[in-house]
Amino acid sequence: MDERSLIRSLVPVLGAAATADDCATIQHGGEWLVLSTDMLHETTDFPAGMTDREIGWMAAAVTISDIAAMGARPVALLLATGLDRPERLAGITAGALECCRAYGCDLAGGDTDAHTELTIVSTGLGTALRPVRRSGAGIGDLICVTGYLGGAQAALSGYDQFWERLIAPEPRVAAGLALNAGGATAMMDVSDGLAMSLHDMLGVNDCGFTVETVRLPIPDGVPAEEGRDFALFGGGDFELLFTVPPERFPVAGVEATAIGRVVAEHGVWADGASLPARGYVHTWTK
Ligand SMILES: Nc1ncnc2c1ncn2[C@@H]1O[C@H](COP(=O)(O)OP(=O)(O)O)[C@@H](O)[C@H]1O
Ligand SMILES: Cc1ncc(C[n+]2csc(CCOP(=O)(O)OP(=O)(O)O)c2C)c(N)n1
Ligand SMILES: [Mg+2]
Ligand SMILES: [Mg+2]
Ligand SMILES: [Mg+2]
Repeated sequence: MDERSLIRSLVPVLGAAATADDCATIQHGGEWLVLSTDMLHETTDFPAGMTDREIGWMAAAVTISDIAAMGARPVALLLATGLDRPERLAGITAGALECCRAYGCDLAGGDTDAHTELTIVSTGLGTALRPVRRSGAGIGDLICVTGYLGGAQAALSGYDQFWERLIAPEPRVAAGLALNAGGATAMMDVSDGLAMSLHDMLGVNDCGFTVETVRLPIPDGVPAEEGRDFALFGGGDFELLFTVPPERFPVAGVEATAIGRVVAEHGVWADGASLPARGYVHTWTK
């Protein structure tokens, strides 16, 4: 069993909207509230060698990234922390606060208890006049990504120069806001890798996605073939994947690369071959 099939089983219970986007969306007055929650565990999410401060930063950053992915402005974060050792709370909180401040977000509360494995749940609230959803891709739109992809996987594979990229994600809040204003038609973050994210987008769009791997922005100094593999299938990069009509690209102030096109046929292709839905997915052996 894997995370994706388990989440799909919720659709008949909760409705498709509950699992369609990086954040839940609630209309409130003249704007929208966006809400996201993310759970991180020491063994699966915090590579050995991270300090508590870095762990706190990462816990805040992954949730702020989901808010950025809606083209929304982060407002407040709650941090619930299950601690294996009480003395870790100060460092974790300092790191989370540093990240919140960097993105204009209030660390407004949380919860604390004891747990065998350090476990952190960060829950964030943001606002947008109109959120950008994962659905909304139009045939003929460009498929684009901000920054570069595969850096976190490069670090996990021994390219130590990408360590910071792995442990200190920088959510693309300013880019998300600019892309919202600049006409992005669909958007999400690529936390689980590009291939998996394109398949997530496929699940909520009638059209399809075709990318050219030579166009992928890969980590500097990594051989091209390996870099493309990291970019397609590696997780832990918190860049934005978006679609936009060609006449609206590039979007002022956003460093992004066009990697492909939205097509009428339903599917995901790389260099003309079907791209598997492979990436960073939580699984259960029983
Ligand atoms: N246990 C759950 N109950 C309800 N919705 C869930 C649950 N787990 C995941 N979701 C929803 O499924 C979608 C996909 O989740 P996820 O892949 O974790 O998103 P992301 O990678 O952006 O954090 C999101 O809209 C999320 O809110
Ligand atoms: C041991 C380890 N492997 C990989 C990563 C990189 N990484 C950070 S978050 C993430 C994927 C996203 O995690 P998930 O819990 O699925 O968050 P979501 O996609 O729901 O936001 C990855 C691969 C890591 N931090 N630690
Ligand atoms: Mg996301
Ligand atoms: Mg998330
Ligand atoms: Mg997840």
